[in-house]
Amino acid sequence: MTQQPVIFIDGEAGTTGLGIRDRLSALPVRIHSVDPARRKDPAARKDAMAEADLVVLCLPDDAAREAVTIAETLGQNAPRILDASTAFRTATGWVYGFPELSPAQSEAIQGAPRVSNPGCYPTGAIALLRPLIDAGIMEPHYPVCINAVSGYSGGGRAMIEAHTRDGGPAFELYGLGLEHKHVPEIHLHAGLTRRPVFVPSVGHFAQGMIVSIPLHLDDLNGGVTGDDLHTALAGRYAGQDHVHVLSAEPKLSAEALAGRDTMELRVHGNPHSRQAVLTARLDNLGKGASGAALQNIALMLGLPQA
Ligand SMILES: NC(=O)C1=CN([C@@H]2O[C@H](COP(=O)(O)OP(=O)(O)OC[C@H]3O[C@@H](n4cnc5c(N)ncnc54)[C@H](OP(=O)(O)O)[C@@H]3O)[C@@H](O)[C@H]2O)C=CC1
Ligand SMILES: CC(=O)N[C@@H](CCC(=O)OP(=O)(O)O)C(=O)O
Repeated sequence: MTQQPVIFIDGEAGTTGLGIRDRLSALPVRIHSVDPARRKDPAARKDAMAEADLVVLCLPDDAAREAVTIAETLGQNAPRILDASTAFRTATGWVYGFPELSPAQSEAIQGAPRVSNPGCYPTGAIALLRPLIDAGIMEPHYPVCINAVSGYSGGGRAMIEAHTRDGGPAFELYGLGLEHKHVPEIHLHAGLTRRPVFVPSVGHFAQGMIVSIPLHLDDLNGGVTGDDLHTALAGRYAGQDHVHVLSAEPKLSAEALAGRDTMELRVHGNPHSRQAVLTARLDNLGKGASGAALQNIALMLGLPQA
């Protein structure tokens, strides 16, 4: 009997860690855990890393950086790492864990020692923008503006507690300093040369997300229509299990994919005004976090996709 690969989830008790743990029950792997009382103890975490083939970091950014430093002390025995935080998503030496990013990305993830799991908002924005830039339909310096709304679970344990215990605001814009931590990641991996404007918001619902990008069709190349944009996206994601390009809808609810690991992309075009809105709908905890992590874990360990 072949041995099952061993996974250590650093941050197993958090929102993303629990989501990954649940999903791993469908895969032939062994999970190595630390004593909960020592879960923040660097020595206990180092011992757990030494036992693991793959370490999945589900930690705040600083703790993720510290975890990588701990793993490095294992030298040649250092495990492979999948990081769910923002810390390494634009770092050199890390492969961006978005298998649908380009035709070569799955293979790059399979062999990589270090993979960064994409951010929830960037997953939607990059999925919409990158194919249009790669196809020459959108110039890389297009002045992109991205609006997005997330469920409160996107803010982790602290925001979940604030919304469930005290009742949070029904709807709130944030990141209005235009320095949200996801901007560099979208800028780089979408292939943009101009920094996008990103306006996130959070609503009083637990899970779900919509990322929307308004466009002036006359500012794109080739006199394109909304149907052309749909065709470009549909062609790029044909045959993908986790990304689906669907027809336009008159309205979209952000919660519709809660509990699912797929993402829906749409082009809502108006041929008279020559305008369009691109939308990506996903679960911030699914394709936006733990579901994407599962895709990457399966690729890195050569396991069947759950
Ligand atoms: N929630 C989401 O939608 C998404 C989150 N992510 C990312 O995943 C990471 C985790 O986020 P999330 O699960 O939401 O956050 P949570 O706050 O829910 O969980 C973080 C966990 O890490 C633990 N932790 C903190 N510091 C340390 C440490 N030094 N050593 C060991 N454990 C530690 C926390 O323990 P304690 O609570 O006791 O401090 C907690 O259990 C973040 O980087 C986040 O950006 C990524 C995509 C989406
Ligand atoms: C609603 C909310 O607060 N969302 C978080 C993003 C979710 C998250 O933690 O982002 P990652 O995908 O990079 O880990 C935020 O804006 O900081």
